[in-house]
Amino acid sequence: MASCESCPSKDKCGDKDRDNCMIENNPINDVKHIIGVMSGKGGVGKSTVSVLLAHDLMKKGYKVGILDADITGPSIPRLLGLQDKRATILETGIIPVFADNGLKVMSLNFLVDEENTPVIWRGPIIAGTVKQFWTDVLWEELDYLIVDLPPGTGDVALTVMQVMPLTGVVMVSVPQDMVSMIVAKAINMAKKMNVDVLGVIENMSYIQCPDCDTQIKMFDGDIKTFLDTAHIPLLGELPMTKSIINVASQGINHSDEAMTLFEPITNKIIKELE
Ligand SMILES: Nc1ncnc2c1ncn2[C@@H]1O[C@H](COP(=O)(O)OP(=O)(O)OP(=O)(O)O)[C@@H](O)[C@H]1O
Repeated sequence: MASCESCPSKDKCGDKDRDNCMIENNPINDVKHIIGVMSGKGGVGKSTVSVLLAHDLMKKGYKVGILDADITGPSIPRLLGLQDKRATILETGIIPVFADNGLKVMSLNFLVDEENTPVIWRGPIIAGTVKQFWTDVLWEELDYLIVDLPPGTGDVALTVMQVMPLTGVVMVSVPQDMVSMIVAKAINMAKKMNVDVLGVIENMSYIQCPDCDTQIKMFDGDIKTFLDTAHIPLLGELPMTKSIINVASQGINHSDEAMTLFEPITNKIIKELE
């Protein structure tokens, strides 16, 4: 039976019958906020944003975990330089991998022999694995659990929204994607599933001129009108910059500039959840 006391949805759940609650909440875990990071399509920087957000929250003194729900294309371990680590499986559950700063991380790559072993599974097995990452991993006490979703509005995104008590989702997009139907679809999916959309981060929004203050916009996407119409806040715009690429190539600990660029976005997310 679900443990309602530690469930982040306990205040939203209303008079839902406890016995019929779909959420198998591990009583060992006490997670205050679960934030899904979503994108309409692949390669827009969703995993990079998940890692920047998690690290910035850690820097602010919160207890944070990352659940890599991108089962067939997990990139979180590599972004954190943890690709050689493996999770420990106990009778009582799975101990996540700890980054140097104490960030707790769970990814399928921590359970396979080699990082490049492909996962050739059908949708229901993938969805079941994501569920287990929520129910069987010993997250213990967390202020924030960041869930890096696979791109799009497929099976796994649906499972996460159905079985995990998400506090809200953050949508990542790039400018030319923003005005397209794809992002609107992802936003509409979250709304249909009664999941709050905390806002949109426009990634690769501009390039900063190295010699002046000019921000060079490469695309003409009209974000603000689009978001105003959809009543969704813009959490921030991130430039296309080497310091953010360095998160992937050199690890988060070498990306101070990227962390500085991201901080206002973290602050807005924290405020949204107050
Ligand atoms: N603001 C940025 N400036 C420069 N490069 C970036 C930026 N954001 C992300 N990238 C790069 O873009 C690539 C894709 O990023 P990432 O893996 O985070 O995307 P994703 O949306 O999670 O992809 P996937 O669809 O595989 O889940 C990476 O090489 C990353 O370093």
